[in-house]
Amino acid sequence: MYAQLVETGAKRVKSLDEMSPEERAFQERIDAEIKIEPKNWMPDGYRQTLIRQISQHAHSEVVGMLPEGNWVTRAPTLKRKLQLMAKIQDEAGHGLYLYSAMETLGADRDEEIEKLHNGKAKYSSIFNYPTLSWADIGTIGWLVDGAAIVNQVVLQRTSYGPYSRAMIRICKEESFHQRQGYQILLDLMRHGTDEQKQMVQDSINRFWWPALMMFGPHDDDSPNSQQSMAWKIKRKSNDELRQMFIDQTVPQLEFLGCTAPDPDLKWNEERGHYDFGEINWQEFYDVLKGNGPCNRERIATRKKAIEEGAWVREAAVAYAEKQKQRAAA
Ligand SMILES: CC(C)(COP(=O)(O)OP(=O)(O)OC[C@H]1O[C@@H](n2cnc3c(N)ncnc32)[C@H](O)[C@@H]1OP(=O)(O)O)[C@@H](O)C(=O)NCCC(=O)NCCSC(=O)Cc1ccccc1
Repeated sequence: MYAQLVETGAKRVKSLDEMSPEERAFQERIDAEIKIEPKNWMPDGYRQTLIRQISQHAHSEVVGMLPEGNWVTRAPTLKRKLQLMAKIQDEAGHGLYLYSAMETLGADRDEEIEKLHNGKAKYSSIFNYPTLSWADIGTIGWLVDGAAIVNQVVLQRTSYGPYSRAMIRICKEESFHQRQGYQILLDLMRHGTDEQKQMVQDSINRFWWPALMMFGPHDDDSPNSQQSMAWKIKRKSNDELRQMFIDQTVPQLEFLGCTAPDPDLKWNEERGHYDFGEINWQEFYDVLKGNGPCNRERIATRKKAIEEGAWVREAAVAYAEKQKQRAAA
């Protein structure tokens, strides 16, 4: 695998011969599938790559609450409202586990959140699309959490211990999220009016391609993949995961009685996979640059929440201080 990785370019991966003794011992540990823990020596690039990926992952969970929050007051029944609130609360929890995992690498949570607010740190492109109908809440659970699960199940085997352990818990909760989303769509398709069925199809039409973009650029255009695969931070490539997601999702789509907005989507007997059309990469990069339909709104909402929540944080610190003084007295 090394020779293959070294040949294909992008951010160049060092061969074993080029490594310092420390780097070589580190790589051997990774190759032996022994987890890297916070106190172990690690190359600075490994640390920085993890801080980047884990912080972006945490930001995605937290920003990902916003499109759904839009529907809490409008969920059609009390049961749906409770399920949606539980899901959103889980996402806040996922953000917290991930920020904590990131802190074990020496990163500062406030600094990383500031990078989100000033546009230096990314979060998943998918959360820059609006939720226009109740069906979108179903589609997000089914397609967006579905895509997140495909990516995160593999990350349970990532080489950094705290990240891998956070993923195990997160994946369990994501499975519930996916089921609740699919159930919303199934109910609308089975018991809904023609207008409600149309609402589901319209929602799938809008979220299908952005969900496929969640896996990132093609492998050949992914600058971080080769090094991240060599360090086993990533265990499968962007294109491999995207294909896995499509293969498992199309039968669910057919079961719903809906279609994908992709005329090229068809089963390829020879490959044993679905073929699919080309993603609009221009749209993907536009969203990454901050020009998606909701980028500005999302960041403005996050900043407002941090500013308006300052008094809660100050009160919590003052309370902890008082408790400490009481305990010492
Ligand atoms: C696969 C990838 C996302 C990207 O691979 P890498 O090796 O890191 O990068 P690569 O070289 O391939 O790309 C070049 C550049 O493009 C960036 N970029 C790529 N794709 C995207 C994108 N889609 N959106 C935005 N940016 C993207 C990438 O960061 C890099 O930029 P940089 O160099 O930093 O400036 C990886 O980071 C990963 O697995 N992360 C962990 C999983 C994770 O974060 N999940 C989040 C969803 S959680 C969820 O949904 C739960 C939920 C559900 C429902 C409701 C609420 C919550």
